[in-house]
Amino acid sequence: MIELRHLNKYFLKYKTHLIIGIIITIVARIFLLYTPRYVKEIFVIIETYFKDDISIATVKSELMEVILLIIGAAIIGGILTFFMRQTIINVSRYIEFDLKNEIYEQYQKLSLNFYKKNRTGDLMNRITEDVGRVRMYAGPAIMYSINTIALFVIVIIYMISASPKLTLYTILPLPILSVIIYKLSKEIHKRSTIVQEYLSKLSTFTQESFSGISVIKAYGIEPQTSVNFKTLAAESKEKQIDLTKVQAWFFPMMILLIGTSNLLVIYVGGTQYINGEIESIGTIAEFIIYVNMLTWPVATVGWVTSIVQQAEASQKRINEFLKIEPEIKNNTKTHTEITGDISFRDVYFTYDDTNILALKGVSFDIKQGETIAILGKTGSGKSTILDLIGRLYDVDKGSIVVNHTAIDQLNLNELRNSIGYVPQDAFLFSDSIKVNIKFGNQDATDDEVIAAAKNAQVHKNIIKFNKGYDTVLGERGITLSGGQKQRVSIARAILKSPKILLFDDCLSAVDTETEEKILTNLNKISKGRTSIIVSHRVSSAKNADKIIVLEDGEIVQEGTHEKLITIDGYYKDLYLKQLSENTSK
Ligand SMILES: Nc1ncnc2c1ncn2[C@@H]1O[C@H](COP(=O)(O)OP(=O)(O)OP(=O)(O)O)[C@@H](O)[C@H]1O
Repeated sequence: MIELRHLNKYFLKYKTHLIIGIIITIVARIFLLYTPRYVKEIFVIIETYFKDDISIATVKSELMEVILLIIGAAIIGGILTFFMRQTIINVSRYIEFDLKNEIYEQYQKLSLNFYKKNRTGDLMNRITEDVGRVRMYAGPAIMYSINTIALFVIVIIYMISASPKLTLYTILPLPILSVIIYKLSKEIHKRSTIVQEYLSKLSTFTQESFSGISVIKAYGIEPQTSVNFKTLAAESKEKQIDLTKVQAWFFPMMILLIGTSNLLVIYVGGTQYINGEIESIGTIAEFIIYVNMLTWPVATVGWVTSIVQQAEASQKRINEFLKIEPEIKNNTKTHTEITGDISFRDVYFTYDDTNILALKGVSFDIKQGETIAILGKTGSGKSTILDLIGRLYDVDKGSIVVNHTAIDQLNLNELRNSIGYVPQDAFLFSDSIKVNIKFGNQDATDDEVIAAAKNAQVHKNIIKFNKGYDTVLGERGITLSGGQKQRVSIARAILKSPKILLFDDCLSAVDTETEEKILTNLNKISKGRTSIIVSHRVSSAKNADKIIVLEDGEIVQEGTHEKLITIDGYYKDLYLKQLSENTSK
């Protein structure tokens, strides 16, 4: 239960609801427990009639009175049970909501490294299945425990006052029932975990085959994919059948034990009645109802134990994530000025997971309003420079200074808000094109969205779709071409109107003519803003104020286009190669 202590703060938050819930539970039990006593009353009235002590009219009126009382107690008990669920189960839903938000907020704070170390499936499971299991503890487990305790205490008092001996025989099989249910619940949980694993394997498999459907079709491997699916589905079916076998034992076991208790009550109660130890046959009827009332709560003891164990394991997994300190922390909460002066001073950076030294002593300066282009072979460290400017990682050695302040001393939110980043793989959400463009500036007007799209040279494409800017993208909607995606992503960054624009090879899927137009527009838009363009094309770099060439994490060339085409090296070679490609077209 150590891990579940994390929930105490929530129980405290909802203590009023919980206390009301507990009181209602106890009162509801008291009302429901009137029924067996009134049933006994009915027997007593009839027995008295047969002894000829009272008239039929009196019997009728007394029976009517008892029946009305039974109905009244059942109605009140039923209404209170409804409110019991409404209070306690609702509290568990509130806690589930709070816990999901707490985990999600933590996810948002954690750095990229965390996402590299943990699989998406795991992250999703913590916030869905694990929270679901914890909710079972915060709601049903607590409700059934209070219910069982309240019922037990009240019933046992009633039973002992009616017949201590009969009480003993009645409750004898109940602990056995509880242990059996506990064992069954554990086994059910074990097998259902396996079933869940197979279900997630199946969904990952199908999801991947749908996402990669064009590759599957192009290679003609549909038959093989179907065979793989069938094998996996067959294994999943076996596991489901294994689970059903154990589940099938649940109710027969309950019925067997209830039956045994009932027989014991009838036998022992009957013997006591014959021996005159109990005064009315009604006591046997009363006890039979008690047995049936107690069976389910006692069965839940085993079930609740298993729920608590599962919740403890789930909360442990959740706590592991909640305890992780974000590697990148916001060290300054106050306002820090960011205009766009950036300096790299002898920066070294290694990726933790691969141990790759991606940057080795990189130094350069960019003044506010300047445009620099970074070129270099694949894997030379270009994207890493952009990631470091956005402080997605902290440097190992050296420093990055923005507006004369070390980057880690800037207000992190302000830093990221002043950056418009266009990644290498444009990511668009399954929503309308308009919402995707407005991602960085929710308050933008439709005219501003259109202006941004025009500058990114994608407006003409968008208006050709039936629904224009309201066209839905992604799984539910249409798929954009690689170049269109890149341009929507550029429009998103333009609309944000940031101090710093970072373009990571984002014109690679665009033809050179469109590239030229976009660059001319960017030139106008980026007046007064700092822009960094990562590219493999000289055409994207040639107008920059400064060009940096990286090789294996080091700057090997630096200067303007005019200067670099006169010096032997990577840039000149690339220039000549791309020039000859263009002339031969
Ligand atoms: N997230 C990461 N985790 C681990 N290693 C990485 C990561 N990103 C990049 N690397 C490694 O760091 C080095 C530099 O990568 P980077 O992405 O900065 O190169 P790049 O010049 O942008 O390449 P490209 O032109 O192909 O985009 C490469 O060797 C790469 O394998």
